[in-house]
Amino acid sequence: MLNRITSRILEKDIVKDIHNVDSLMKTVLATKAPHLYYSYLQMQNASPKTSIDKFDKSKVLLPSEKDIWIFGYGSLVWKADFPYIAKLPGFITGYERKFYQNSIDHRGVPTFPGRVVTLVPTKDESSRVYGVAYRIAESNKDEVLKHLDYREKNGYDRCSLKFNVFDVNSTVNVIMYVANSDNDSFAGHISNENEIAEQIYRAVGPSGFNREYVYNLEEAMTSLFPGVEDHHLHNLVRLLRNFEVKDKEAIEKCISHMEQLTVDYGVNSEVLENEIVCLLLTFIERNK
Ligand SMILES: N[C@@H](CCC(=O)N[C@@H](CS)C(=O)NCC(=O)O)C(=O)O
Repeated sequence: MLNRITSRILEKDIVKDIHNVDSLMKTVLATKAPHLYYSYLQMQNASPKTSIDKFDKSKVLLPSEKDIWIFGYGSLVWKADFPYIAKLPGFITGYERKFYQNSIDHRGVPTFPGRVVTLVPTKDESSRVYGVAYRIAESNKDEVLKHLDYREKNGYDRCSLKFNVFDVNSTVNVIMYVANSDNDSFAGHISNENEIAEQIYRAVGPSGFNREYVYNLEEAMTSLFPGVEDHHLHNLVRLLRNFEVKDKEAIEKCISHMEQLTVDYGVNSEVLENEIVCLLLTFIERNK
């Protein structure tokens, strides 16, 4: 039965090399509806996880007064793929963290950008953006800045400001990367969180699924700063989780319908084959 289904789907040149319903679902969703593919993997507790903190901690780096500090408030909080001497939690003031930057090279592609964070200036003196400051050894400074200039190449510029170390009365001058509102990928004109969540939910890019970026940031911020509320971040996570609940229900219906059809119509039935092919393709169309 499955071979005949596969040949029908193959006619639509969607999938190759199918062995069972699970691989049929994975391959069809991964090629035609990646956001559903991520939800399907989550249902199997197999969702892809970016390995974070890729930095090799075996190298001992000695501090010097010519070291620099880099402030991370987005992916730099949970994905430090560069050598550093120290990592201090803390905050900066005068800005708000917002998912207002389109990502075409990490969490999206030019034809379907994802959303990542940047900082927008605010006059609210009480406003704080929590994150981490990394101490970079002078001997690694040029290499790390070159690496980050490339990583943040889509619209981010370096700037310097004061970082307040958490829980102690001390500050350090940091360099940070901010995507200002005049860059081509700035998307702050679309600030509705439902629209931003929709975009994130469907986006995937060379660095992985866009929603994984949001989940990793929330997980890192919650563990570093328990009790600190970032309404914008937490609301987006809530909206994304709601989308997943709806999709998981639809995927479960799709699978049980396919299994029921196998029971109702046996294995040699043109009806079953047509039904499954149509069901999968309609399901994908409806959930694009
Ligand atoms: N400058 C921000 C980083 C903003 C950001 O997340 N940049 C993206 C580039 S679009 C990134 O590095 N993404 C890596 C990833 O998505 O894994 C920070 O200090 O954390």
